Amino acid sequence: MLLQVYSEISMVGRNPSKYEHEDVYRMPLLLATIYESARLLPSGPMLQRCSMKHDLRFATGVTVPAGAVLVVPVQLVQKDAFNWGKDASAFNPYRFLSNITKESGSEEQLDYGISSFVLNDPCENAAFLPFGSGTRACVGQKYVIQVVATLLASLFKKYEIRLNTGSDGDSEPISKNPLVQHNPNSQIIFVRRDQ
Ligand code: HEM
Repeated sequence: MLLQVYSEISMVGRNPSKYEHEDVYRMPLLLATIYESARLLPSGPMLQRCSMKHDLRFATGVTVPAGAVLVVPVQLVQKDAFNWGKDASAFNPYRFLSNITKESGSEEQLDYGISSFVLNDPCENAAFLPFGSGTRACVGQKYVIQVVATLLASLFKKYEIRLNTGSDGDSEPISKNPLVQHNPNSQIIFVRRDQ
């Protein structure tokens, strides 16, 4: 996956956009990788909603009384096979991508062989909630995705990223609570490409 992302970054770098900050939008693999990371490891483990004045009556017949706090366990919802399929727990950025064909691809994509993928809107799946949803969703989400993608693209251009084999990082999850559990991280190392 890393190699494919690097090759996408290099190809876009060879044919830069007029406005450099727009380059990341031509890197669907990189963006899909970021979305997939946010799906498996959302920074906020839960969302909350509360109707202060009125009871909420759902079509299913369930009524939530005014003042009750509804908690959405984001980490669980984003790993639920019902919403994401059998590979829900696997790291698979391709779930956010569609293949383009000669008929559907833009001239630029096909001419430069920039990528044979297009990024689907991750919010097409209502169970994608790293930035929340609805009228109170995160106002900074587009900005953050662009910043993270730009940062990663600049790093990948200069550095190769490797797993530090033998390092399992912290061996214990940071919490025993299944709602906020993060798996142990391995250490990564950056190796300059020109060395
Ligand atoms: C990785 C970075 C970030 C993550 C994961 C994140 C995630 C979230 C989440 C989960 C919510 C609650 C949404 C909901 O309840 O439906 C939220 C709300 C919000 N975020 Fe972010 N956020 C990030 C960065 C930012 C940045 C950079 C800004 C500002 C530039 C920002 C501004 C806001 C604001 C103003 C709200 C409240 C929106 C409202 O209540 O109407 N966030 N964010």
